[in-house]
Parts: sequence; C-alpha cells; structure tokens
Amino acid sequence: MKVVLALGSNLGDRFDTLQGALDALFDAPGFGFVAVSPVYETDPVGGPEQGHYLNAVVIAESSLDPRAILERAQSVENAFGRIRMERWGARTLDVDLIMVGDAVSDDPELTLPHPRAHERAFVLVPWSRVDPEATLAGRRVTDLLAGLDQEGVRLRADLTLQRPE
Ligand SMILES: Nc1ncnc2c1ncn2[C@@H]1O[C@H](COP(=O)(O)OP(=O)(O)OP(=O)(O)O)[C@@H](O)[C@H]1O
Ligand SMILES: Nc1nc2c(c(=O)[nH]1)N=C(CO)CN2
Repeated sequence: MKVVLALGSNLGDRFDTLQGALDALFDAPGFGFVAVSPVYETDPVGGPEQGHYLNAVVIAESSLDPRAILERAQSVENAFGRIRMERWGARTLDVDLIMVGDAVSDDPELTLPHPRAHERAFVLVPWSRVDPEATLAGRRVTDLLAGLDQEGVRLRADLTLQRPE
C-alpha cells in the first residue's frame, strides 16, 4: 500500500527535527521509503499566533495496518519532544497520516484520508511536487491546489532532506 505522511515543525531546529523524524520513521521493519518532497517554509494556518512551519511530505510503501502506522507516527512525534498544547498550536513535530492505500475511516482517532488535507496548501504543494500524479479521494492533488491560495507556501531550495539510511 502507498502511504502518504505529512511532516511539520515550527519550534526548535525545524530542519533537524524533520530529518530526524524521517530517519526514525523508517528505522523499523514494515516501512519502505519511496520518496520525500522538497522542504517548504509555510505560514501557520489556524490556531494562535505562532511561527512559520517547515513542511514536507513523505511517500512510503507499507503493509502495516493504518493503526500501526499511526502508532509509529505518534511514537516518532513523542521521541522528538512534542508537547501537545492547544489545538493547531506550535509544535516541535507533527506527523499526519494523509492517506493509507485506499483505506477510508471516520474514526476520530484515525480519520482517513486526513479530513483537512484537501484544503491545506502546506500539504498539497509538497505532495504534488514529489508525486505530480497523486490523487486524494478520487481528485487530483494538482486540481485541488488550483482552488487554493498558495502564497503562504514557499520552497526552501537551500534545505534538502536526505533519504533515510
Ligand atoms: N489521519 C490522521 N493522522 C494523524 N492523526 C489523526 C488522524 N486522524 C485522526 N487523528 C487523531 O488526531 C489526533 C492528533 O491531533 P493533533 O493534536 O495532532 O491535531 P493537530 O495536528 O493539531 O491538527 P490536525 O489534525 O488538523 O492536523 C491524534 O490523537 C490522532 O488520534
Ligand atoms: N503552515 C502550517 N500550519 C499548520 C500546520 C502545519 O504543519 N503547517 N499544522 C497544523 C496542525 O496540524 C496547524 N497549522
């Protein structure tokens, strides 16, 4: 199954956090690296006033079930010292499951595809760069993007994530 994960960080050394998270996600069996997007500097969306994020999207191949992938994502978030404060507030690391194959779920603990991904340029811009043919719930990501303001999402060509070892 194809798995799409979105990474975000807006506290501390944001790039180091993203690279560390990428390495940690693939540092266990059951998860094969496919590709990682460029890094984007993004205006914060929602929540209280907070700093800019670095965002990236990772594509993996996995036969793990969605719950196991969520657990892995959460353990990586915890390992990078994420302190959960207010909703949509600042965080050292956020790992969201955007889609897991064609799994569909409306469980609040794990909603798939991610219920807000289709409206988030900070997810769709990097995703479309790493997979221009991608679709989300039957719609092309590039089409979804056409209706969104992308001004707050800027390529950081000076920052490149390395594929995990
Ligand atoms: N697709 C998903 N990916 C990650 N977490 C999810 C997903 N669907 C539901 N959740 C649940 O959401 C909770 C995480 O909420 P969190 O505080 O990270 O939200 P947020 O990142 O601030 O906001 P958002 O969900 O809009 O990105 C987790 O406890 C998890 O169980
Ligand atoms: N730019 C940006 N804004 C956000 C982000 C994020 O990763 N990037 N994550 C959020 C909660 O998941 C809320 N707002």
